[in-house]
Amino acid sequence: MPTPVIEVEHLHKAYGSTVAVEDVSLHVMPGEIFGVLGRNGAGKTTTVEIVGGLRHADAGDVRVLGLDPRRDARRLHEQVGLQLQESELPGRITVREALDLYAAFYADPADPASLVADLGLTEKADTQYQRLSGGQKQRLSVALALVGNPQVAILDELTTGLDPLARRETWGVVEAVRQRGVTIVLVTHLMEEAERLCDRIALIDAGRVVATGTPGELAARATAGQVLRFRPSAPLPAGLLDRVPTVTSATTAPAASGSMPAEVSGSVSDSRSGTASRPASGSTPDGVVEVRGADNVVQDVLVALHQHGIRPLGLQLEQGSLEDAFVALTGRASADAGPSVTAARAARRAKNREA
Ligand SMILES: Nc1ncnc2c1ncn2[C@@H]1O[C@H](COP(=O)(O)OP(=O)(O)OP(=O)(O)O)[C@@H](O)[C@H]1O
Repeated sequence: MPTPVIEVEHLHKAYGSTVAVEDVSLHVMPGEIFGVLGRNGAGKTTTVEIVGGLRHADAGDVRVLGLDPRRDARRLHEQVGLQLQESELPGRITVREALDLYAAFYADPADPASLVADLGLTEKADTQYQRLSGGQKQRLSVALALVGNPQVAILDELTTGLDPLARRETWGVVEAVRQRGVTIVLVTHLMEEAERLCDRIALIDAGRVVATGTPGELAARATAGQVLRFRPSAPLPAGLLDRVPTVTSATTAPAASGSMPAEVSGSVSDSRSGTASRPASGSTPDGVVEVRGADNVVQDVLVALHQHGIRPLGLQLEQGSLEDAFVALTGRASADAGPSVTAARAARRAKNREA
């Protein structure tokens, strides 16, 4: 197993009587995009500023590339690129001047021209900072974080305030940075961003890590689990789905009512779901069956159907989302439980339908 690039153990930090970070532990592995996800005020920025050597912890251990940010600050700054929230530059400095200025701080900087090209800023190289769009400013701030050829880049709320198009462009930039072999810590409160970009995520709430895992793992921990919908090519034998151990609930609805079966009285014989629902078994070929479950439920249901020569027509699959996980793990909705999440879900559903 490779050595983690960043090791944080039981970090604690208070500002006077405000505890910003109660107890945070996390490990970031080489080459990954690691998300630090949480609502505003959860303690994300304080955590990464301590990792980047900008603040000192009250308690806990931090190692970045084997260095102690407090004792080895100078060496750390050569290896870690920081893009911080709301970093502003003088309005009249041009893109090229800013990069040359930052490059001068390093013994072995990246070539500013190629960085500008990689980040799609070549045409703006001689444009003043004050004349850049929000997305261009963010791309410049990523370029400045990378000009020292760092092994680790910390990107804090990179896309906050950007319109959806600029946000997507910036996501492409983050992926391109990873392609250069840079390990990335991405601080965000946006579920869609974390889901789209991150290999693993630490979900932080009230100064504590409440869960760590891949977006899929976190989503699977949410109660929703996985959902399948299909029209059986023939009536389901009685009790067929109830006997599949990974199924937690199965319902059926007339096809005419759409793909969202109504929950109706009666219950499946398996009480694990705790949900009142009409048994799907015995449904007609016209009905849409909705099955919920965990782990291998998709495979298990398809095998059970196959054994009875039944085909799942119009099969749709839906994973529990990171938003579901956030609510399940913190007991409240995220800050962005709005259109962006809805759009992400719609896109995912559309993708599932195509599959
Ligand atoms: N310099 C400071 N002095 C006093 N309190 C602070 C300071 N910096 C942060 N805090 C407080 O510490 C808590 C955690 O803040 P932090 O910025 O680390 O959270 P965050 O998750 O990054 O939130 P945001 O996304 O809003 O920046 C908040 O209650 C914040 O008000």
